[in-house]
Amino acid sequence: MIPLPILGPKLRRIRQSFNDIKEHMMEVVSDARMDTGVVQDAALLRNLVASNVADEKLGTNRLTDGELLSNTFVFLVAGHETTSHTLSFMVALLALYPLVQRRVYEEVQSLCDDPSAILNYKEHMPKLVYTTAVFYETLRLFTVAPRLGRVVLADTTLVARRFKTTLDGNVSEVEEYPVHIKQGSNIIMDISAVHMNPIHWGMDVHKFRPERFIDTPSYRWPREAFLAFSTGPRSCIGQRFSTTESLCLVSTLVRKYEICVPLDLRSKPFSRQRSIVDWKTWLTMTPSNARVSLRRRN
Ligand code: HEM
Repeated sequence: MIPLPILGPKLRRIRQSFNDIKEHMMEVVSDARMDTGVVQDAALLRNLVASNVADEKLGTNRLTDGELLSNTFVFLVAGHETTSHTLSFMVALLALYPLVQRRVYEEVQSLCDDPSAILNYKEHMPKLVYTTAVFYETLRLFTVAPRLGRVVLADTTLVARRFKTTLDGNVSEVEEYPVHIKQGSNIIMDISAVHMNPIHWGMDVHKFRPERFIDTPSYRWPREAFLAFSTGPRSCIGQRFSTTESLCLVSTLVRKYEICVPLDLRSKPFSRQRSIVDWKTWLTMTPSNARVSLRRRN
């Protein structure tokens, strides 16, 4: 084995972190096993283990501890990091765009007469149309999983499109052409590119404009071009959950607080303030400088 002195400490830290997570997950699994299968709350992992224990008692297929561990790990990574990063971007965007924030605030306030009443999922969530649009627009611009890999199972021909832009900035001369892909190829789907394609979203694709996710009598937003949760049978099973969780957090936050850019950036031009939505590539698109300050509303 060749020693890699530079990577040494980093690799050790990564290995240590994996072991810590593994230990924590095994604790969750064994705690849940001791709960004799009676599910008292809605905790996802507890439910997963409980139903596995029930399968075990019935003598039907059960997951091994290793499989339970990898499933809990997927839920942790797929569920936690994606949602927390999206929320960081969304809150920072609300600070950068006070008019958008005002509309979110007014929408939330319009839900109940009593401003301190607890919001209710069934009744209020479907009414958060604009807030949902802000969440989707955040995900369009800051797609936490910007590229997805696939192995092609059969020879396929996809229809691609190229276009020109006119002097006044509109899409013109859209031309279709075939792209042949061979079985067994490894492909990368560029989700961010779809989200930034003017054919679907218009020439203002770079603008943060939540209204593009609201249908009107003359406009239906392009569902097929919004792939933040992927699409098809392997798309995100947590889409509804993370949308609900995010709307719940943001609406609770804006009711109590005004979200502002941090003090040190307040007098700076917008181009500098925008640094609060800077990001770096990590396992997912990761905010690198998301900072806001909160001012309590009266
Ligand atoms: C903003 C939040 C989220 C985003 C943007 C997101 C995005 C995605 C995407 C793009 C995929 C497809 C991956 C692929 O095709 O390779 C995926 C899969 C998955 N997501 Fe999410 N996700 C989010 C939240 C969640 C939450 C909260 C959970 C669970 C509680 C979750 C659980 C999963 C699981 C288990 C899969 C794998 C599904 C399968 O392979 O059949 N996700 N997610």
